[in-house]
Amino acid sequence: MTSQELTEQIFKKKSFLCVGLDTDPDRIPTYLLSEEDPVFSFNKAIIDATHEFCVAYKPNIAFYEAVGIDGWKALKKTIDYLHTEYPEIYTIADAKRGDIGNTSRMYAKAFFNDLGFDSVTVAPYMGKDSVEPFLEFTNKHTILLALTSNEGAFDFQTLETDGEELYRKVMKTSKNWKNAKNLMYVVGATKAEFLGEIRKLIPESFLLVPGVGAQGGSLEEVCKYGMTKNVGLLVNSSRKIIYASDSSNFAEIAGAKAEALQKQMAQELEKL
Ligand SMILES: O=C(O)c1cc(=O)[nH]c(=O)n1[C@@H]1O[C@H](COP(=O)(O)O)[C@@H](O)[C@H]1O
Repeated sequence: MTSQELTEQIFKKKSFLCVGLDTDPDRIPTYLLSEEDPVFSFNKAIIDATHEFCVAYKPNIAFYEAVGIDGWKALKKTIDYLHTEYPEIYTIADAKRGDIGNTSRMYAKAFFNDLGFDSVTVAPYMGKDSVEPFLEFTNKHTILLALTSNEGAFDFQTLETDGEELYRKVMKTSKNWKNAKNLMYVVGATKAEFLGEIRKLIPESFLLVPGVGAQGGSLEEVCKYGMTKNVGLLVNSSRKIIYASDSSNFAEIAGAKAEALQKQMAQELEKL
């Protein structure tokens, strides 16, 4: 999906919500555990209940890898289900990959070709030749970690080198890489106060903003400092939506949580 198509979906649905599918078998309602594929059954129910309120889903690959082959099967079924039933939905593989070029190319193939995701999260630490193989894919996005939502973001990302913070250098330098138009960036919702300055560096780029909900980030602040005239934001919430309830109506409650966020987003979009 192109950025333009994603933006059209955002205006159509009045939502820039991404629902995080961080599906932990230990946290899903116990009655689902007797199903053939509990993780897929959970995801399917969450997707059916939330899809009208969001524009994207972001399975975090760790949750699938953690349960081995069954996890990969559930992930594949989930992405196939999205492609078949809701092809207008944007998909993010939250894998945080990046390696020497020859290896990155394989990661890119896995997530873009084999699984057919629209985008993948990538760590910039190994530099240009570790990221460019991802950027070669047409109509696919590489979402580069810039300023993450966790406390450890201050360990390295905000350290100054040559008078400039590292995360700013990542954004500035990556703009000159081949096919840089395929880049998006991660900025945590807990770091909303940085967004004003970040927008001066990357005025147009889409930002994936996780950290609203369980990590305490404010949607209002994110919009105030980070929204562009084309929106330019995908705001993710995972646990606060998908684990809002563990009873038999968990999906309905997740739908209500997603709808509440969508309503707030619609209000923010009206300000444009
Ligand atoms: O790349 C990410 O999505 C990500 C980056 C970041 O800075 N912080 C962050 O929380 N995430 C991911 O976003 C999701 C947040 O989940 P919740 O805190 O449950 O909403 C998890 O899958 C995290 O791995």
